[in-house]
Amino acid sequence: MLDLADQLPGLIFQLHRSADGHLHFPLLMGSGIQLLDLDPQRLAENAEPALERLHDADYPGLMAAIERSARWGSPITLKFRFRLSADRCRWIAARAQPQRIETGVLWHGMMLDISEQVAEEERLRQLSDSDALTGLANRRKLLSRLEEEISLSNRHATPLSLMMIDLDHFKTINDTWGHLQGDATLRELADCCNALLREEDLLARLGGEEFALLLPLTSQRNAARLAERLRREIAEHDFDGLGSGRITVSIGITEHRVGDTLDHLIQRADASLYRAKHLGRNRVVAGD
Ligand SMILES: Nc1nc2c(ncn2[C@@H]2O[C@H](COP(=O)(O)OP(=O)(O)OP(=O)(O)O)[C@@H](O)[C@H]2O)c(=O)[nH]1
Repeated sequence: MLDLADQLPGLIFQLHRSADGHLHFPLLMGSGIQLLDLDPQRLAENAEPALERLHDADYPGLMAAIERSARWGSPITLKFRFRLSADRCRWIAARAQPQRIETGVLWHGMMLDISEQVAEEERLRQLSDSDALTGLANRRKLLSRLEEEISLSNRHATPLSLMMIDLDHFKTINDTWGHLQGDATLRELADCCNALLREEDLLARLGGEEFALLLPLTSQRNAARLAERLRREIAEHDFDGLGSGRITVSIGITEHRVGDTLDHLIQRADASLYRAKHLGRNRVVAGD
C-alpha cells in the first residue's frame, strides 16, 4: 500500500489549517514529491516553503480557494503553476475535500502534473487563433478581441481605434513575381508593421492581402499618426530586394463611438479603406 502511494503519478496529501491560520501537510505521498523537489518532513510542519514556490499570478487564487473551501465546506478544484526554478514551472491540477475537525480544517486531496496537457491546449489554441502564413492573429481571434475591447470601451468610454490595411495592387505583385514572392511579401509586411506596434495592439490577417489593426486606448488622431508612419515605412521598405516604393498600402481608420457594435466599427473602417483606395491608394483615410 505504501509502495503504491510512492509510485503514484502525482501526489496525495492532507493539508491542515489550524484555527490561527497555520498551514502544514501532515501527509504527502507520491512520485510528485521528487518531481517538484519537495521536502515532506519540512512541509509536515509548515506549508510555507511549498506556497512560496507558487507562481506569483496563481498565489492569490489558491489562497482564496482555501479560504472559500474552509468557510463553506466546498471542495477545492483548481490549477496553478509551481516553480521548479526561476524560469521553469509545472502546471498542477489540485482537488481536495475539506473536513472540519477539532483543530481546524483538514483537506484530503490529490495533485496531478498537467503541464503536457496545458502545453497541448495552448498549442491548439494558438493554431486556431493564428494565420498559418504570417503567424499573425486570424479573423476569428480579431473578432473575439474586438468584442472584448468594444465592451470595455462601451462601459468605460475609453478610446479604441480600428485600422484596415490593404496592400495595393497585390494582384500585379503575384502576377509579376509569382505567388511565392507574394507570400513572402505578406510575411514581411506583417513583420514591418509589428515592429512599430505596442504589446496591447493586435495585428491580424483577415485573409488575402487584407490586415486589421486593433488599437486599444488609442484615439483616431493617434491612430492616424501611427497609420501614416506605417504607410511611409512600408512604402520606403525594400521588400526582399524588389526595391523600395514597390509595395504600398492603403489604410482606413475609424474610432469607436459609445454604443457601437462590432459591425458598426468594421463597416466604418472598411468605408474609410474604400475611400483610401478610391482616392488613389498609398494613403490613409480616417473617420467620416
Ligand atoms: N501570394 C498570395 N496572394 C494572395 C493570397 N491571398 C490572396 N492573394 C492574392 O491577392 C490578390 C488580391 O487582388 P485584388 O483583390 O484584385 O486586389 P489588389 O490587386 O491588391 O488591388 P487593390 O486592393 O484594389 O489595390 C489576388 O491576386 C489574390 O490571388 C495569399 O495568401 N498569398
